[in-house]
Amino acid sequence: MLATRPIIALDFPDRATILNFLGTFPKEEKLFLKVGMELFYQEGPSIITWLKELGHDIFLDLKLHDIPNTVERAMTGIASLGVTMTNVHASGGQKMMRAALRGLEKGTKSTEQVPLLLAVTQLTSSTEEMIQKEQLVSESLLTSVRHYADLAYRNGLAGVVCSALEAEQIKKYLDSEKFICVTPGIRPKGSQLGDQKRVVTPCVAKQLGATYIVVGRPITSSKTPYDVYLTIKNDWNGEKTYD
Ligand SMILES: O=C(O)c1cc(=O)[nH]c(=O)n1[C@@H]1O[C@H](COP(=O)(O)O)[C@@H](O)[C@H]1O
Repeated sequence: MLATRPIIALDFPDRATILNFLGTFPKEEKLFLKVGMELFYQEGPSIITWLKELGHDIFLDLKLHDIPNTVERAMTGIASLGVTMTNVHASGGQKMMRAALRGLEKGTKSTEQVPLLLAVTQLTSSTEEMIQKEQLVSESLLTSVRHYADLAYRNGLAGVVCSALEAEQIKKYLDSEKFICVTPGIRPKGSQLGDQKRVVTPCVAKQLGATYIVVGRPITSSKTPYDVYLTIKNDWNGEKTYD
């Protein structure tokens, strides 16, 4: 399975800004949108209903990380929103991951699909040095990411959020082509890194085995978001490169 649409990270504060942003796209263009903490905490669940009514698919990225009971109950509520995918932090542990799945199953209407559950491994804003010094991880970053992917896989999750730099290794390690690697930290050649550390271009992400790419600022900060979106989409689908 390989997604053709890049997921756009809608890191905006409110509905008005989104209306403006989406107004630069043709109405018929159905998008895969990521709603994260900034937007969800300010607009609440109704933002999901609204975006779905416009025909878009939603990745609700709230990165839950709490005790299993709390995560299970929160996921039951999330499932009732009818999103396509959502996530937890793998570092919350196996019991928490299983509780998250149970919550999603409980909250999904019988006529709908259970949202895909992903585990965030190591944030793409982290480096080898940071995880060693700040989290006291004694293994390499790749080993840590692979380990979290293995836990997610063994506990029935659909996939992970990781850098595309690790996608190939994860799939090899798990011996599973189906396991989903959703990869943020995507930067077209020449665009600003911001706080991202483990970055690749859309085209390289594909070569490395990413299943989905997530792109925010290169599109959302652009004066011509739709053009940038199409260029990234073409690069990801192998129709064009930046050279
Ligand atoms: O779970 C995520 O989506 C996520 C995980 C991660 O490791 N790194 C990461 O950047 N993200 C999200 O992906 C998006 C990347 O945005 P840009 O850096 O603007 O392209 C942001 O909304 C982040 O919250």
